[in-house]
Formats: sequence, C-alpha cells, structure tokens
Amino acid sequence: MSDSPRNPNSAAIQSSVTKPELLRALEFHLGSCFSVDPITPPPNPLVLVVSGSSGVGKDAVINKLREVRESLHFVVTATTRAMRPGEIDGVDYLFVSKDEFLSMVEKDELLEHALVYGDYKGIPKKQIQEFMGKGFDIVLRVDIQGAQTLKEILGSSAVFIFLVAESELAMVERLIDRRTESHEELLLRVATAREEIRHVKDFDYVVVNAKGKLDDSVKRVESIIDAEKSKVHQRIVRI
Ligand SMILES: Nc1ncnc2c1ncn2[C@@H]1O[C@H](COP(=O)(O)OP(=O)(O)OP(=O)(O)O)[C@@H](O)[C@H]1O
Repeated sequence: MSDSPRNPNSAAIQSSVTKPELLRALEFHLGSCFSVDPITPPPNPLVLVVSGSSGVGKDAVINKLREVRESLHFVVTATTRAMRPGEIDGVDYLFVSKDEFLSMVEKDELLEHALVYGDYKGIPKKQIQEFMGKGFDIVLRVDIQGAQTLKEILGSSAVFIFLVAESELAMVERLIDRRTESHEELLLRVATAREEIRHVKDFDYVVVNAKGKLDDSVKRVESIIDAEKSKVHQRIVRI
C-alpha cells in the first residue's frame, strides 16, 4: 500500500504550510509545473441524424430539443413541398422551387437529396460546415431513405437515432390527428412505415416516442448526446 496522507502512519502535512507553498514544493520535486489545461481535449462536434417513419414525431422531438439545448444547430432542410399551416420558411424548411433545388444539386451544395412522396428534400452542406466550425453539434432530420444515404456518406462518423412510436396504431392515430394527409397519402405512409422498421438495425440508438411522453423522448436523446460527448474514442466528421 502506498504511503498516502490518509495513512495514519504517515506524517500529516503541517497546517502551517499554505496550499501555494505545498503546490510549489510538489512542482519542485516533480521537476515540472502543474498545468491548468484540460486533462482531455474538448469533445468533437457531433452530427446527429434523427430519423423515423412519417408521423413518429421527428419534428416534435427536434422542436423540443431546440428549446432545451443551445449548443445544437438544426439544419434546415431544403424542400420543394408546399408549406403547411404554421410553418415558417427558413425555420422549419427552406422552401424552394424545383428549379432552385435542381440548381443546388448541380452545384453539389447538398449533402444528400431525395424525392420523397413526390417532393424533393435535401441537406445543404454549407450550413453544416459553418456551424461545426463554430463548435455546434449538428442535428439532421431525415426520413429512413435519407438516413440510409447518410449512413453510406458519413458511416460511423455520425450518430444515427431511430425514433419509433410505441405501436403502429399510435403512429397512425398521430398521423390522422395531424390532418395534413389525404386517405391515399396515409395508406402510403403506413405501408412505407411497415417496411422501414426493418432498417432499425442500421442505427446506433432507438428512442420510443410514446403518446404524451414527448419530454421523456427528448431527455432520452439528450442522454445519447451526453454519452457520445463522454466517449473516449470520439467520432470525427468531415463534410
Ligand atoms: N409523444 C407524442 N405524444 C403525442 N403526440 C405527439 C408526440 N410526438 C409527436 N406528436 C404529434 O404527432 C404528430 C406527428 O408528429 P411530427 O409531425 O413531429 O412527425 P414527423 O415524424 O416529423 O412526421 P413527418 O415525417 O411526416 O413530417 C404531430 O401532430 C405531433 O404534434
């Protein structure tokens, strides 16, 4: 056993010796000064990919997360779909025309893009580069198809989170309550969701967003962020 000050047999440091004096004495014996630098480097900025089937609550979770975490930047997806009531251009989505969107594709300005239910959606690269440069963590909100493409592009450098409802019925009810889809659109979304759940195995984490438990889902995502920030081997993203 080493001879520590807690060992009753060791000579305790005299109370007349001040802390600065003791520090200087220790530094002298060690032959080097104690550093005030952080013992480990700050964690790398994260790229979080939040995905899940239509109506599972991606927007709801992300909007809440936005309120509680200031160090996150939520990338505004460019889309050619029509604005829904209450949505704000540049906040919820970047609403662009089809021509504008295709021009962004041509100039290689999008990290990934896809045609989703008849509309184009894409992630502008510049926003990610800018905010990562400022030390922000990045949150990308994509459907399952988008997450699959991002997995091919980013591999294990990003954190992939799959949101699910507690049951299929709960998910469909949520979509119906939203009142933004037609009967045919609802059928398509449910059929797609049944197929999409098979892709959960390609994700790092799964979070159940149960009815009335939005706050719990957000807390779970926050825990994932905290755990990722504490990893010894940090993910390194290059975009
Ligand atoms: N935990 C929850 N409890 C109750 N309602 C919820 C919960 N999470 C989301 N909702 C509601 O469910 C509906 C669908 O959620 P949201 O629009 O966030 O889904 P989404 O995954 O973003 O869908 P889409 O991919 O089609 O845009 C919304 O009306 C939302 O307010």
